[in-house]
Amino acid sequence: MGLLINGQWHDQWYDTAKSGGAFVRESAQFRNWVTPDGSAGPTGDAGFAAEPGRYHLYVALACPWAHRTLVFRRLKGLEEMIPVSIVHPDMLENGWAFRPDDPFHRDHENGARFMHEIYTRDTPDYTGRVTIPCLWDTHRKRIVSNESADLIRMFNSAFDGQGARALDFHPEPLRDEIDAVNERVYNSVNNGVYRAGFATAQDKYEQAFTEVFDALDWLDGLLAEQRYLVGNRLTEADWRLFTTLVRFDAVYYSHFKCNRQQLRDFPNLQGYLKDLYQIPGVADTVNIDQIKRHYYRSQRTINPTQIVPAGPRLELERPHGRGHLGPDFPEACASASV
Ligand SMILES: N[C@@H](CCC(=O)N[C@@H](CS)C(=O)NCC(=O)O)C(=O)O
Repeated sequence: MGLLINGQWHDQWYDTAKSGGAFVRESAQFRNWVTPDGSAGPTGDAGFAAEPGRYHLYVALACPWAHRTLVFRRLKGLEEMIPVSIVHPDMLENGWAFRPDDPFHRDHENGARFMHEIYTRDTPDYTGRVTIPCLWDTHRKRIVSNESADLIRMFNSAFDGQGARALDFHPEPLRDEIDAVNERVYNSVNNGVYRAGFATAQDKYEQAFTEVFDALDWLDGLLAEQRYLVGNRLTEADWRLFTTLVRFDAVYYSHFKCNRQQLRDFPNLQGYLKDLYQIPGVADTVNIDQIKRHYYRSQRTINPTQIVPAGPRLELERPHGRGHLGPDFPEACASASV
């Protein structure tokens, strides 16, 4: 675990001293967009046109932010167009790393040993954290983006003219509502569990803990009446929540001390999680062994023994019982069906 300072790698844990023991996530620095014609997107430079085989996606199977991009890549049928390299789940003194002798954890594009080499290849004097997901442009030898919220929007539509599947997880009429749900889910749930887990002061932890469970209570109530979060369509808001929920009982409940109750004890959230998990292709993006291994072995300030717990039983394949609440996949997210 560490960061680059002027292009040099430094092995150090998050500095929470300057924020009174609170974990404050850094903003992503690469914010360019792949667009159908290469014009500039909402932020960053122009010149990243959607072309099959041009972009390479770096991910960890453990990471909830990278997981979003894998779900979109899978459901939109982009697997052939956007190849991936998967870092090893142990993120230790060199940060995210590849294992060149292991085909599953090799950098298939640049042959790098460490993820920080990709960052300095783009920006030799880069200062900041080295995070995944990260989309690499093989033509211009540059990082397009290391922000998952932007990447899933690119994957949702930029490749539609190249044969991506006609599903729309960000339909125009629902965008404001999606943004509003995303904002609360990001602060209180996606990042909320990290704020609880990485806090180094009791009050900061308790504040995050309260926000996590207040938000889960709100979501559980919402999902009593509707199958999905926004407009009863399956949208990016659902996928952004899903990747945190699927890690909750195995990691956040125990390792991050979010232990008021397990997710399986919420009447509606657990069925909702199973419903999303059972959409064809989604379970293939979930690797619980890598998820557990990453958190419990890499975050040694939280778990110094590095013992990875053997449980719990998740049983995500069990019936979800939510079919009566709204449309099934893929009708629930078909393009232009709002
Ligand atoms: N804003 C980023 C956050 C990505 C992120 O924090 N990824 C974690 C893995 S779960 C990471 O790479 N952390 C390494 C570090 O912070 O040094 C996104 O959503 O894409």
